[in-house]
Amino acid sequence: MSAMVQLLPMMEVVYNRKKATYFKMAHSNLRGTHVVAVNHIQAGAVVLIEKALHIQPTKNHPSLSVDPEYQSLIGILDGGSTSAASSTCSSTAHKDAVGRLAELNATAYVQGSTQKDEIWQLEDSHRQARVGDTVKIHGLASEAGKKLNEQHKSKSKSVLRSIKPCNLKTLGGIMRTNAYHDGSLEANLLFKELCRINHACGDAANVNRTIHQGKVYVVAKRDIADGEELLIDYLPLATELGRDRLELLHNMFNFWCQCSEHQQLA
Ligand SMILES: C[S@@+](CC[C@H](N)C(=O)[O-])C[C@H]1O[C@@H](n2cnc3c(N)ncnc32)[C@H](O)[C@@H]1O
Repeated sequence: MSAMVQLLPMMEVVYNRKKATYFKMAHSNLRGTHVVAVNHIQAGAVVLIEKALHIQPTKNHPSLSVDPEYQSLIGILDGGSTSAASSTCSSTAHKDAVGRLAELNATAYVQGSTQKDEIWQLEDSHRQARVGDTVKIHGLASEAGKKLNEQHKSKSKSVLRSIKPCNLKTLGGIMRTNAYHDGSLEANLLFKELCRINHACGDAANVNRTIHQGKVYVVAKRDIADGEELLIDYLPLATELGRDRLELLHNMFNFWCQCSEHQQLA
């Protein structure tokens, strides 16, 4: 058991005893939903302990093994095609196959979840709905659309709007944008609050996380001022800054990092 894992029960005791409010959610067009300190936070403070709202095993959902589309996607990922197609073409096919597999898997796993509504609230930076994907649709103004709105009725009486790209979230995209890996469970996890913390590279991140047995423990790396945004490094093990890291983040999460470290390099 790692030294950090041994500390987790102690962190729970401190966190539960303190019951402090460390942060609030905020929203801006530039930052999307994000997390902001509401008091001065001292280095080492346990700012959040949260249980995952969705646990998705890393192995593909068993029901997919009889799905012909799944078989053909696995063929693509195993490099089944030996044709003389250009490498650009095959890498696009590979990327598409990864996306489609993520979609099939997430849909199969989320199907049985009691937390579906909360999962649908999360950001999807991979949104690329395809025929057959499960998507969340709201705010349709046509007669046919109004019936769909009824099925997804929100509690507030929101004004009907025409459909926007952000209405076309997919579960696979939500997983790929937000999931954190839990090695102890061999699973990818979604968290309601952790998933709202934006990314910053290396020293620009001011909180660290440890994920174990379906829970996340978030600790301040340094003092954080009242009103400062909480930032976490999505790739703590990939330490190099620069173009490679930017591309890695883009490939994995589909956003171009705007953190202060990268702005300095630009
Ligand atoms: C896990 S979510 C974080 C919360 C998100 N802002 C929201 O609105 O729910 C990850 C997404 O936030 C945005 N994001 C996070 N960190 C970013 C950064 N450093 N630069 C640009 N976009 C970032 C990207 O759209 C990314 O896909």
